[in-house]
Amino acid sequence: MSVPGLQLNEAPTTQDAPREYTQDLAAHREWRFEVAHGSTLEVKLLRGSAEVFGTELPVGQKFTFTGCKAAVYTWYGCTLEISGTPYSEYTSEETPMMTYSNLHFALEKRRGRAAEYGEQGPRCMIIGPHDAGKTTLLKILTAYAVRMGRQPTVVNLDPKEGMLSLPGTLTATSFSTILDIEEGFGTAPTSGPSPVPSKLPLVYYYGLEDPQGNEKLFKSLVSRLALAVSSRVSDNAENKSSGCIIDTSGHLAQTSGYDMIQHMVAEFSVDTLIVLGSERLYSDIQRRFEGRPQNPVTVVKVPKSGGCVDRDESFLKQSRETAVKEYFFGEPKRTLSPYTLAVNFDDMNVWRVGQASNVSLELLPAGEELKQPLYTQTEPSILLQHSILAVLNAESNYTEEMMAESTVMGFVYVASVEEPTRRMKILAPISGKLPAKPLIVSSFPEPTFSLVG
Ligand SMILES: Nc1ncnc2c1ncn2[C@@H]1O[C@H](COP(=O)(O)OP(=O)(O)OP(=O)(O)O)[C@@H](O)[C@H]1O
Repeated sequence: MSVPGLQLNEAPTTQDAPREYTQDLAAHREWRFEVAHGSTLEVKLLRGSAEVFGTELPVGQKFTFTGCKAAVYTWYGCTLEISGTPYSEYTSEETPMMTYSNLHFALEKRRGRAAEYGEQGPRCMIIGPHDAGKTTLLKILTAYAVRMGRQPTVVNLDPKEGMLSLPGTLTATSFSTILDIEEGFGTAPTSGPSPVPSKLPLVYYYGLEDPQGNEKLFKSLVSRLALAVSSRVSDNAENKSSGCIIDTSGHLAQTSGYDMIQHMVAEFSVDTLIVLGSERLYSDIQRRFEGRPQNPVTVVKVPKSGGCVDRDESFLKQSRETAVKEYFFGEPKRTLSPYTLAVNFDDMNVWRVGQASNVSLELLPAGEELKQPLYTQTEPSILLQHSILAVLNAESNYTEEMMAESTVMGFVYVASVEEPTRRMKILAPISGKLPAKPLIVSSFPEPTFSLVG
């Protein structure tokens, strides 16, 4: 029996011993599996055709999965060779893949027209509650667009999971090459050499899980990212006609964050809102956005896949730790060696992302607003131990507003702090002196011990 809340971090309980078997899948079937962190599952396509969230599996090549929940879908039937210890696995006959592919072809038609007339392609944004399958749908739509030779811009506005970067970041990336079946999206140049060409994301650091945790900062980063995307799009005809696909946070759907959704729609000039897995949200969104005389938005409802799995906090925490570890040390196929630097407190300019104050709004005098800073300057201290610091690309004499518009150069990890000597040891992906740039610390991703000892 599995222990509630601990599921995937526990040793696998359903199949303890590794197994090896072949699995025949009839057309339009999906084989779904879960693999715990620390366990592995190898999948090889022997015959037929199959895909993992839109990306085709080549015949005869082995793929290794760990700490994930995913599915292999086949349009025409296939045989898979499976070996390892899945936490759970089953085959499903009911999938929303037909709806998803119809959605793809509708977008593709618009991309074709946009390419012909030199216009802007579809700009769609996916919204829905947590674990409704938003990121999965985004992967499928991106993979299908890339298979048609398009170069969509993929934007991640969900800080809960990083896309080609650490959790807590917002990114935009032009996808022109296939997604990585094992890694999800693929790898960034910082991950080292990879058989799948790496992608170059534009990264901004937010540092909180909830977009409403520091609304002012989140909105500023969204506006900045939208500006970067439009300037990229205006320089590249392929990017322009391919349009963009935007992932959002489940928090917004669950807390009726319509003001934030409105901001994202306006900044990215979204013309298609895809609502996943919530009738109520669909009806609310339809009421607010459809039929507006200016900038009309089409609202589309798509069903949630029965394969979507709720991920508990301990699973997500472990995924975040893995992401941080891989950023500095790589993974078994591509190991990296970070550098240890000794840094003086006086050479550091540390800022903390402003968190919502504990003061309740009702306790404030009438007419007064709760002032939440974008950042607050922080003295380096033992409190930074085991934290991740984002190194911002800000010019000298920066202001808080300038920091909220700066991209991330990279991340460093505080391995140890010696307060008496006012020095700390940090891990950095490259050698050399720590640049004299603002260093941002926050609570997400949380400090982790997994990199030391
Ligand atoms: N058809 C499927 N079969 C198996 N697993 C699936 C399937 N669809 C989605 N999943 C898994 O379900 C989990 C939740 O899906 P996903 O991350 O796409 O949801 P989300 O809406 O983006 O969540 P959040 O808003 O919390 O980030 C993921 O681990 C994903 O891999």
